[in-house]
Amino acid sequence: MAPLLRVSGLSKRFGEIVVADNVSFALARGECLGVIGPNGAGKSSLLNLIVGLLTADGGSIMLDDKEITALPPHRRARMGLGRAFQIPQPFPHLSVYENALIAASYGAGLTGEAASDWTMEVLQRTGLDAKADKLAGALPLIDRKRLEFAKALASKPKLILLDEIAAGLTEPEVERLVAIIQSVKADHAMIWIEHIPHALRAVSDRILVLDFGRKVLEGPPAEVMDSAVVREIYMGLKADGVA
Ligand SMILES: Nc1ncnc2c1ncn2[C@@H]1O[C@H](COP(=O)(O)OP(=O)(O)OP(=O)(O)O)[C@@H](O)[C@H]1O
Repeated sequence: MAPLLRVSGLSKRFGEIVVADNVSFALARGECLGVIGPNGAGKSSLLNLIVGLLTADGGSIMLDDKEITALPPHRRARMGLGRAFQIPQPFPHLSVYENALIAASYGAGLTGEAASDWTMEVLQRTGLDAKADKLAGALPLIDRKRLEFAKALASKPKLILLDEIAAGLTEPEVERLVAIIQSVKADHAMIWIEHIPHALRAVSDRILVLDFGRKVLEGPPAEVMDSAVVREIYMGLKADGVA
């Protein structure tokens, strides 16, 4: 079966800065690809290229065997791309339920009872059902992160893109978020950028390492995380462990 997402030879530069240097990878349904790399390596740019907030200079992006490389973001979203941002962006004066309902309505195209039923199911899956009536702007950080994930999920995406969604959380909060992400993983392909190695290890099937916009490694999480390449490039350590 063809992969859900196929990125081939993707390239993008801003003047002298190369954010994507001939990047290629594929992703199947039910698979999670973790993406790591030092600050400025091009991780967020890669997500922006996939969702269409940036236009590629070269290469192609295929979703479900359809070329999406030049489509605007709203068309890509309608074709099944959902994104959760590092800094949650809810409508602060609307309730948790209303925020998720908007994603279910405009993202998944649901109406009436189907929209409200699906919204409540998503809030249950993300542990927000007891807070459905709370204003989104009044939530603590962990719940704003959950809501960010719930909004992405409510749009019924084929592929969920997570950009440092666990950043700023305490360790127990990271664990709760990881459990939520794990619980829905089987039904979605995911790309997850994160700086928290054990969170990525817990969910990812493969990890891709970016450095200066180049894919320098891709493989099973344990193998990648323990590799000399990651120690050297990502953590600034030489192979002998000396910084
Ligand atoms: N719109 C833009 N115009 C010019 N330069 C940009 C633009 N977007 C990103 N860059 C630059 O491209 C490089 C890669 O940025 P990007 O945000 O993709 O890196 P990142 O790996 O996500 O980093 P971080 O881990 O710090 O979030 C950085 O040097 C950044 O300053």
